[in-house]
Amino acid sequence: MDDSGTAARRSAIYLLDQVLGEGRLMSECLGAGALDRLEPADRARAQRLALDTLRGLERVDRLLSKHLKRMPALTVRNVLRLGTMELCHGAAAHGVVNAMVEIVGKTRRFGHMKGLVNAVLRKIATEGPEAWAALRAPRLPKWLRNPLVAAWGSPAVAAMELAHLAGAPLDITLRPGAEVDLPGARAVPTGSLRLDDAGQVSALPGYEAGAWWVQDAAAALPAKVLAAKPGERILDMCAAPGGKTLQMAATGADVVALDISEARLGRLRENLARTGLKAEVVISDALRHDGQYDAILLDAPCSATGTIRRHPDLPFAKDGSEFGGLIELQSQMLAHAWGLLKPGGRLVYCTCSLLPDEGEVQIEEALEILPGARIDRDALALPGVEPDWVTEEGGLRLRPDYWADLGGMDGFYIACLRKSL
Ligand SMILES: C[S@@+](CC[C@H](N)C(=O)[O-])C[C@H]1O[C@@H](n2cnc3c(N)ncnc32)[C@H](O)[C@@H]1O
Repeated sequence: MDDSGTAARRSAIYLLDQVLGEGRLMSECLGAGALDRLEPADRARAQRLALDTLRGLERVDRLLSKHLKRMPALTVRNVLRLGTMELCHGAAAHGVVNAMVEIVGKTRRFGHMKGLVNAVLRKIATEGPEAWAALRAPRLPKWLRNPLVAAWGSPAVAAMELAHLAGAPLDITLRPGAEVDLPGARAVPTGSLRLDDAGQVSALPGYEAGAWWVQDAAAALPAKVLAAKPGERILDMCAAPGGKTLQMAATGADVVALDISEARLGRLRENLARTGLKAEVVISDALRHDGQYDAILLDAPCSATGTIRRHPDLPFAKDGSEFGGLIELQSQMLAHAWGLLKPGGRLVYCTCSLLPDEGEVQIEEALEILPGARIDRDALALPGVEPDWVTEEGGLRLRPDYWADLGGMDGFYIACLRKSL
């Protein structure tokens, strides 16, 4: 690891350039190997720095705008943004200012901006965390804020924005029977283990041995709602990278893990190998898959708007133009999955979305059009699940502003449909 933090900071600035300049998701940049040449600890640090800057970007830009007459080029702006975020989170001024001046000084095009970076960050350093804390929580962009306000109301959306700013702890699901001592871990009401400030995940006890996997507490609920039993034939219809496959495989069920993405299934295979769990892996378009199953989990592709606490790049890299196509694909997948379900079987539908069109509305429509479909409310009666979370049509609505005192949860929608005999 580079103790000065220069390598991690430089990479964080590269990630900011990609997200804010090219509209790329951080996951795409990481998948393309953006941080591969860094040591694991620096990789974790670079990601954390970029994510924290994106979470607080509106605040950062407000502070910076007071000290800039003209906006400099994007890379210089991102050097200033990262420096501002670090200073406002209490990092030592001397170290941050020197590092940012050195980084900009070594760029090919912006070496002449060293003086500006030095002067602006010194001013920010004196204003410090006090000015930061007085600013409002960054707002979501209008393309997302407007539909969310229409669905949940302004106070709820403001609470979600606070949750987005706070970020997310690390949640893990323990493999049944595994024993591991994770210092600082606490159980949340639904049973997931939660760690604040976890650092580099692969360095935590039990990771190499496959004693657990990373999975937000909300994301751990769909497989619990499905409650797979040993010997049941189960289809995980959009499975990769496999958190829910692992949960269901751990019950002794016979799980088929299907996904269209070979690269993402590579991660699923690694997760199976690390945990020693078994599933049949199938690369296919779900809409072309055939077979008959006792139960199906459909974790459909969606806007992922419930995961902004952990993926604050999403509002900057997307614009909502893909919503319509996703909603159409979800209803096609629901209809196709229904045909693969044995009479008496159950289908758990879920999305990590905050938009009712990808959750509540899909299930209302499915109950009208899928032959022999009824909602199973009893399947939602799980430890830690609050009755208030159950929706009118009988699904479960989870929001990032829930469990505010415990560190929040991802936004999710989950419903269990039963097919008549
Ligand atoms: C929400 S993610 C699944 C997350 C996964 N269930 C888990 O818990 O780790 C949605 C997945 O749907 C997959 N997908 C998208 N379109 C698909 C299709 N037509 N057929 C099968 N999988 C598809 C994507 O590759 C992606 O892995």
